[in-house]
Amino acid sequence: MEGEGGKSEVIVAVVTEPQFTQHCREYLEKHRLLDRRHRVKQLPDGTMALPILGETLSEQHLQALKQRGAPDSTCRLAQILNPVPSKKSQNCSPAQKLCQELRCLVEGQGHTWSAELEKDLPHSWQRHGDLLLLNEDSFRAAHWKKLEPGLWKTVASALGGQRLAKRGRVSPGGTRAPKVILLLGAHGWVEHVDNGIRYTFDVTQSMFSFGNITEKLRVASMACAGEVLVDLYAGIGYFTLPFLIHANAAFVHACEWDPHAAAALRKNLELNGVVDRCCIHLGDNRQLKLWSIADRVNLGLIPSSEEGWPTACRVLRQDTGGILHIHHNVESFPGKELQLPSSSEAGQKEQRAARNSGRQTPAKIAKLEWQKWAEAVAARIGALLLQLHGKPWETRILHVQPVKSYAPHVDHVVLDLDCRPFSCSGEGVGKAERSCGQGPKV
Ligand SMILES: C[S@@+](CC[C@H](N)C(=O)[O-])C[C@H]1O[C@@H](n2cnc3c(N)ncnc32)[C@H](O)[C@@H]1O
Repeated sequence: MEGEGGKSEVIVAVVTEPQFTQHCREYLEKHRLLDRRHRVKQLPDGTMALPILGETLSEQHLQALKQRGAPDSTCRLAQILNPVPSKKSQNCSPAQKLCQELRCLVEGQGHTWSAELEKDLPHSWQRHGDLLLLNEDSFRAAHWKKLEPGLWKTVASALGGQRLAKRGRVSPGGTRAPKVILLLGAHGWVEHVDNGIRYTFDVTQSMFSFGNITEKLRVASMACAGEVLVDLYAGIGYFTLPFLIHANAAFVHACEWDPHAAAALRKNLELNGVVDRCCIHLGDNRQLKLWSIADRVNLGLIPSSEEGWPTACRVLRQDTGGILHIHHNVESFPGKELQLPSSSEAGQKEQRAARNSGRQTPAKIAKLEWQKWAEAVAARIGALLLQLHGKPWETRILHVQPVKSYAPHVDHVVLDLDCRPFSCSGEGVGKAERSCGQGPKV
């Protein structure tokens, strides 16, 4: 007989006559030996099987059971194949199931279940196919060490997975490499399909940013046919791939200094059949040896991509210019004094209106901060372009896109900045609006 997933499950039970079932249950409950995850089962010969925790029962418990029952009761141990889950365990959430299973594991090994252990269980996790990625704030108690390696099998199976990994803090360095340890399984490679694109990566080496989905969809909707794009922070290809596959960019130069992310990016380009339209530049993008080739540059690094701005200006086409997509975390604390640059009449008007009406809602304050930040960036990029090319450029805010809020009052936004040398700005601005598909708005 086979259980779910083609596997048979065997548990141990105390078998006794029907009239002694209640007595036996009370004894097992009192000594915390009854396995509540499975139902008491009637065997073909009419005897009753009461599931127990752990793999055996001490001789002492068996004797005590017999002595306290009627003298002619039989109490023996037997193995039960594919036990029926109890109603309680069928109706519970994965987190409750995990708690039940671990309690059984701990008590089955003769230890005491405690509030400290219960508090130390994970409340959320990421599912990557059959691999479950736990947060760093779980399984920190020293006691869990005593239960390894069986512990991880129990956790994975309770949560419906086969491999298990646990996250540490994202290291503050530029690679944003997560410290992820594989607890169960042979490797950390996983696959995701996102908007028709296949992404594979090793969870112990690279991160997958689920929070970027809105921006990935927006990128996918852009019309970039015939364009050359430079992706300065390519990672495993979060934006490189939608630019190539959905936005139809002709060619992408993808910069990435982390070899693990670059290896995943190569696999992803191959998986999606676009490897011949991308060149991976492994190394620090500030040393990139490209000049005046890009119609578009993506700067997908938070909290700030400012260190990449000079490179972005260098790779932008000198003759026609192009568009920069600049990611940034903008802060907008409620008490913050709003001071828009004098160049922004519209912004100042809006700010005055908000002040006068006394309706400076957090959303309004945030929008004004985004505008203020975008204008400062436009001015800074304009100055960089002038310095690099020795002639003035027009920088125009096309759009500021919110991506994700990091409470409190920190928003990941993307600025679409149109940059044209003055000599061709009339023609260039028109192209920008066509290719981005949206007018200048915040
Ligand atoms: C946050 S990930 C980018 C992924 C994607 N843009 C996102 O936001 O989800 C940033 C990537 O940029 C890479 N990176 C950071 N600084 C870099 C630099 N100076 N040169 C090349 N790659 C860099 C990191 O290794 C990392 O893979």
